[in-house]
Amino acid sequence: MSEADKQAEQPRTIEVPLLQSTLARLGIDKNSENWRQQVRALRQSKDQKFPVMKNDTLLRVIKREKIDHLPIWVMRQAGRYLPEFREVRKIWSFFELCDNPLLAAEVTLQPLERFPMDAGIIFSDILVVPKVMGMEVIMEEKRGPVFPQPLVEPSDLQKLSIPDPESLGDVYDALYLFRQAVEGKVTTIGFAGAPWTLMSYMIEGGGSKMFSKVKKWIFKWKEESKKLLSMISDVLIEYISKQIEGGAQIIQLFDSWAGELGHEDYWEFGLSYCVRVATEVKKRHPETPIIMFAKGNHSDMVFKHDCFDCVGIDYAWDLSLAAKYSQQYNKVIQGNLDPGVLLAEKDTIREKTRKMIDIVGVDRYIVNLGHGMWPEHDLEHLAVFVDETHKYSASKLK
Ligand SMILES: Cc1c2[nH]c(c1CCC(=O)O)Cc1[nH]c(c(CCC(=O)O)c1C)Cc1[nH]c(c(CCC(=O)O)c1C)Cc1[nH]c(c(C)c1CCC(=O)O)C2
Repeated sequence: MSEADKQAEQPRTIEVPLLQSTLARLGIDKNSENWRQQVRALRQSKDQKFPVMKNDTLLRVIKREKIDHLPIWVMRQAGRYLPEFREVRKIWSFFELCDNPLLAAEVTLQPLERFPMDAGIIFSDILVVPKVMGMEVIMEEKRGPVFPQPLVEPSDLQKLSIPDPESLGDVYDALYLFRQAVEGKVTTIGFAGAPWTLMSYMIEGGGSKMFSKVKKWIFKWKEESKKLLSMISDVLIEYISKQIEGGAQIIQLFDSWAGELGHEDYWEFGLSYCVRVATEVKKRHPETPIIMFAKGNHSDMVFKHDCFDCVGIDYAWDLSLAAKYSQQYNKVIQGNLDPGVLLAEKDTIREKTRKMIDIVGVDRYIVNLGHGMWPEHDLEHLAVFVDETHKYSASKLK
C-alpha cells in the first residue's frame, strides 16, 4: 500500500495534545472550520504579545550577557528519530505538516517534552520557498525531496514567480503558535535555505552527487544564474522578515551545499547572496540575530561579515580554528558534534561534549551538532548530549 493510501485510511482529525492549552488560552477552536483565519488574525493583530522570556540563554549568549549554562539545540530536532513524530507522519504527509500551522507547531513542541533544549527550530523545510515560487516538490520515502520538473535551461526561469509573502503564512502562523506555546521557556528559531542551496535543488531536481547540472548553469549561464539567485534572495528577504514578525527570535540560514563550490565561486554564487539577504533583513529587524550555517569548508569566509551574529560550524571543521576566529572576529559560534558520535557509547558522547566546551569556552558558544539528527538516532543518547552540555558548562560557569 502506498504512503498516501495508508494515510487515507487513518482518521484525519487534527490531534494536537501539546498545543491544546495554548489554543484554549488564545481562544482558538481547532474544530471550527475557520481555525486558520483565527490563528492568522491573532498573528497579524497589532497588539499581539508574547509571553515574557524565562529562559533566554541562547539570546543572552548572542548579546554576551551573563548565563548559567551554555545553550543547546540540535538541527532536525523535530524529526523521524522521535516515535511521536513518526506517529504523526503515519497520518499526515510531510508537506501537509509544513502547511498546517497547528501540526507544525505541535511537532516542534515534541522534542521539548523530552529534552531540556534551549531553543526550538520551527518545523518546516527549506523547500517551501521553491514551492511557492511555482515549482512542484514531492517528498519521496527513501529518496528525500524530488522536483519532478526541475529548471533545465534559462528559459525555464519564466515559470517562476515572486510570490506574495503571505503565501507562506502557514510558517509564520506556526511560529506564532509555537512561541505562544513555549511560554518563554525556549528561544524560537526561524530558518530558510540559502539561495545557492535552493538553486541547486531547483536545478538538480533533488539530492545530487556531482552537482553537474547546477554547475553548468553557474559557469555557462552566469547572468541567468545570478538572476535566479537574486530572485530567490528577494523572496527570502520578505520570508525571513515575516517569520520575525510572526514570532521568530533568531534566524538560521542553511547553506547545506556550500561545500560544493570553490572559495571564489562560493563567494560569487553563494555567500554574497546570503550577505545581501542578512543585511536587508537586519535593516528591517536590527534586533534579530542571524546564524549562518555554510556546510563544508567555507566558514572562514562567514566570520568576516558583520551581518552574521553567529557562525554555524559543521562537523568536519576544526573547532579550535573556529574558536580562534570567534575571538578574532568577535562572533558566537555554533556546532559541531558529528551526528555520528550519538551512535557511540554514552561515555564517548560525554567526553566529546566536554572536549568541545573546553576548546571553545563558556561564552560565545551555542552547542549543537555539526549537521542534523538522523532517523536512527537513539533518544537516550541525545539526552546525554544535552545533559552533559548543561552540567559541564554550568560547572565551568560557577
Ligand atoms: C537540505 C535541507 C532540506 N531541509 C532542510 C535542509 C537544510 C539542513 C540540512 O542540510 O539538512 C532544513 C530542514 N528540514 C526540516 C527542518 C525542521 C526543523 C528541525 O527540526 O531542524 C529543517 C531545518 C524538516 C525535515 N525535512 C525532511 C524531514 C524528514 C522527512 C520525513 O518526515 O519524511 C524532516 C523532519 C526531509 C528533507 N528535506 C530536505 C532533505 C534533503 C530531506 C530528506 C532527508 C531526510 O529524509 O532526512 C531538504
